[in-house]
Amino acid sequence: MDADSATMVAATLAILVAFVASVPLLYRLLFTGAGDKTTGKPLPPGSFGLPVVGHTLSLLRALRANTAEEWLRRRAAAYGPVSRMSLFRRPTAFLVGPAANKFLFTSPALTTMNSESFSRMVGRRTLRDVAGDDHARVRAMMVQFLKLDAIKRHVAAMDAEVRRHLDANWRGRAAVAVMPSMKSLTFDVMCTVLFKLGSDAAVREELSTEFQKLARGIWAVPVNVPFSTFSRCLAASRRGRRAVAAVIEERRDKLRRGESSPTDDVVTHMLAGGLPDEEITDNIIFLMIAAHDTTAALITFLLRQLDANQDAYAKVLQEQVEIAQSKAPGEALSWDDLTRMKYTWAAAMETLRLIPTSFSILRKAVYDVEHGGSVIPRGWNVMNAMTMTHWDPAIFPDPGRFDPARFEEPSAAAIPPFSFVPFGGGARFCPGNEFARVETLVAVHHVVTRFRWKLAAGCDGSFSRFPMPYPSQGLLIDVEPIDPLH
Ligand code: HEM
Repeated sequence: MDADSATMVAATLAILVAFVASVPLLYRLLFTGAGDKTTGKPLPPGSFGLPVVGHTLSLLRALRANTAEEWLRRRAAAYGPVSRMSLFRRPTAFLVGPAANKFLFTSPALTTMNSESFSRMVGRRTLRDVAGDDHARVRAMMVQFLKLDAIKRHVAAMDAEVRRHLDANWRGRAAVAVMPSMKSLTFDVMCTVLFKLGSDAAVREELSTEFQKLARGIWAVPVNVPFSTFSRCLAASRRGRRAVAAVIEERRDKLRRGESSPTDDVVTHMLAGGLPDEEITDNIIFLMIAAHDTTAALITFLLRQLDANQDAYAKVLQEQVEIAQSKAPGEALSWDDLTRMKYTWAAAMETLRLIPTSFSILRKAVYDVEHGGSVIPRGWNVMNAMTMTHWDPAIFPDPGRFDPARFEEPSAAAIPPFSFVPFGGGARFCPGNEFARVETLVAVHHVVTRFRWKLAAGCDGSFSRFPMPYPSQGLLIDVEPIDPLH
């Protein structure tokens, strides 16, 4: 090695050593200031963990192993109801308790935020990307089709979809994987009821295929290199968007020719409301994401809970059989029938308490804001975890026990506000909750009155989170048809 090269190597080494030595300092400067200088309030207690990775890998591992609740509980026990951590390379305030849920859902200092993968797969102009008047306007367009009056009109259509699905996919089979089956059912219901896509339409098939792939991409690492999961999902997203664009075009033509009305379906309604095509596409894909996996998980995990709690199953069965026996052969369920399914819905709520489909809600601070004696600086992410209140023994005694009676009156009325939040809260409270309720009740009615079923041998009912809960083997059950009661 000549002198110049030696000098170069020495200089490079020196820079490297200086950089490595300064990482902790840089990290502290960037992420761990003492707090707010004007109010004197400290930052939330805790640590940011390892540089760069922070707590991300540790939490992801816990989610996969279904120990994330325990992981978070340990943090809350160590640092209290407001603490800091670093997730996905962002400083994050982790909040616990009903007051924290209220703050997260209602504080004007917090705004919704999407991961880069979500934005690349779904779009950057969804309902989640808008706030204030824009949010209210687009949300109203969706609510038009999700509010109770509209849902009541959809009961018969949902009933027909559920019967068709069970006849085609359950009857004649000895075993069924519930989660994939329910995903396909909820996708079909959504296409029929919200988008008015005929069951034979090729576009429905195409959308379903591409949609499954793009939904996987939302949780993929956003590295767009050839053959990566992300790039494959991105290609599916592009194809899915083209399919939605074709639907928009077809609906626009119909509207121009006077062959349709804005009340027909969500796409036509958004077109008539003047939303640009790009924004309609983003919102249609977002609605598909919001509507279908969540409800599929609820129905699947409700069946899991019923299998494990035969007393509750017997009560659900009795309620549903009584309704079935009051109907004429082949007669569809009506809204009145659904209002009689009180115990079944209480069992569904108890399922959402134990296994909420959304693990946590994320927001971002748009300005410095105080909560629980700490200051959360502008730009930080803020997150809760639903199970921190859902599993709190002070709110739900013996929280691990499956007890639908908690959601029957008078107990239900005594649940403190912001303690049970599976559908969120505040201005972003899930507008699809009634839709999910009707879909779940109709599906459970036909499953329990048309099939004897139990978990298949070897299926233990365990599950992981990705972060949506997903049961092992898709919750494989043995099924045996029984004669329809109506
Ligand atoms: C069991 C089923 C469901 C659960 C547990 C659920 C849960 C949630 C939660 C927790 C939020 C709030 C997210 C946040 O605050 O960041 C939300 C928002 C939303 N949900 Fe649902 N959801 C379900 C079904 C549905 C269905 C069936 C639809 C539509 C048909 C739907 C449409 C939406 C929409 C559009 C939003 C965004 C609201 C906004 O930002 O204003 N959801 N959902």
